Amino acid sequence: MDDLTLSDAERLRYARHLSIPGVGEEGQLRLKRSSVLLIGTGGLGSPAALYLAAAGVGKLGLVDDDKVERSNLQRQILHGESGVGRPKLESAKERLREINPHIEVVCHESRFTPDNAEKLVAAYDLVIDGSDNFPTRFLSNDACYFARKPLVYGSIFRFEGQLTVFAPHLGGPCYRCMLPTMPPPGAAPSCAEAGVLGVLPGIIGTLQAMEAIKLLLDVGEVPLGKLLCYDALRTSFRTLRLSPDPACKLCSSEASLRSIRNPETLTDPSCTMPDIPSISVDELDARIRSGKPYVLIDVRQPEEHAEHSIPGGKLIPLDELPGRLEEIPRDGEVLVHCKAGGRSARAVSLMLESGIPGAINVAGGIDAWLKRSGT
Ligand SMILES: Nc1ncnc2c1ncn2[C@@H]1O[C@H](COP(=O)(O)OP(=O)(O)OP(=O)(O)O)[C@@H](O)[C@H]1O
Ligand SMILES: [Zn+2]
Repeated sequence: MDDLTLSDAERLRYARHLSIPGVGEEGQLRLKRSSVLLIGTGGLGSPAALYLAAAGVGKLGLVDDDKVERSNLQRQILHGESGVGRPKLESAKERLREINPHIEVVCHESRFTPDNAEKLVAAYDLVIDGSDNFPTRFLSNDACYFARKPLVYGSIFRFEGQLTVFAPHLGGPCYRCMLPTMPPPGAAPSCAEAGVLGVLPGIIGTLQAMEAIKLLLDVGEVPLGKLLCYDALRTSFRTLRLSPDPACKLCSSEASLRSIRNPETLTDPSCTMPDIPSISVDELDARIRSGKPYVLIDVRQPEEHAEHSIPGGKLIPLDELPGRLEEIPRDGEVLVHCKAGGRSARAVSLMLESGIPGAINVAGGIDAWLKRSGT
């Protein structure tokens, strides 16, 4: 691909950009030479990727290891009916190619983890975080901080969304200045638990694409030190000030001196999930196969339990748990699972506090169980 010129086809395609002051031919070429890493191709990542592709950002890197579920289609508009059951990145790539064949789409079919974060971030000009969990957000923040790359942050909850850009090297705070310690697992319910109006990630993800394009073109002002809060029910946009935290573990001057010598901050144990006892689905399988009696509690909703369940699992939905603690044995192991590990982590915390010392979380929940058994 020639990065230095626009072909006739590209000139036609981007005609409405070429006439805007601030973009023009120079800006369009700039976009063509640019690259963006998108973490997650779900509710936020879908619209962001679609618009960046259409706008002609030359290289889009997608990182996600998930498969398309039918309940994703209400908002994850990169994927369609034909994608159900297939890897999200497959359907994303097809759709993006259809939107714009002039750009390169690179699929990193894995999770974004401490093992690959630095390498992935290094290969792109900026990062859009479209993930739905705190560990990933802390990690994208740290990796971008060390790489001195802007991070376009978005998050949503039911009818409310938030957006900002973290780029301490350009001024302003980092994510850890806003949220110094990682909330316990399950503190923020996932879309699966809380529900989300499908248009909302469309709005926030599109705003993320806009901020990415402004950063790439170096036009306007990006919201450094400002958290934009969108309330869909009141149709209001409010902006809160976010200041750098002088005690920030990552970006304060004292911490940054430490972290230059210690790039391990990416996996700093003080920044990982608080410890609750947990076992993997492989260990759970071994327990079941051993033939010894075991107690397994499923804290999902009855309709989720009816769809798929793990042998021997007793259903006690999380919202009923406080009133049904008596049903759970006080001695021995009590294995607890949900869909992905969030609700069960909260259930385990509650059980440990309520005198059930053997409560153990099944990490990854039934999603991991089904993946493992290839269902
Ligand atoms: N660390 C990570 N690395 C790569 N992708 C991630 C990471 N964390 C989250 N994601 C992806 O981000 C996307 C978030 O999407 P979204 O919040 O819309 O919901 P979902 O997890 O697909 O669906 P639901 O919550 O309804 O089950 C998912 O595709 C998920 O796989
Ligand atoms: Zn900070």
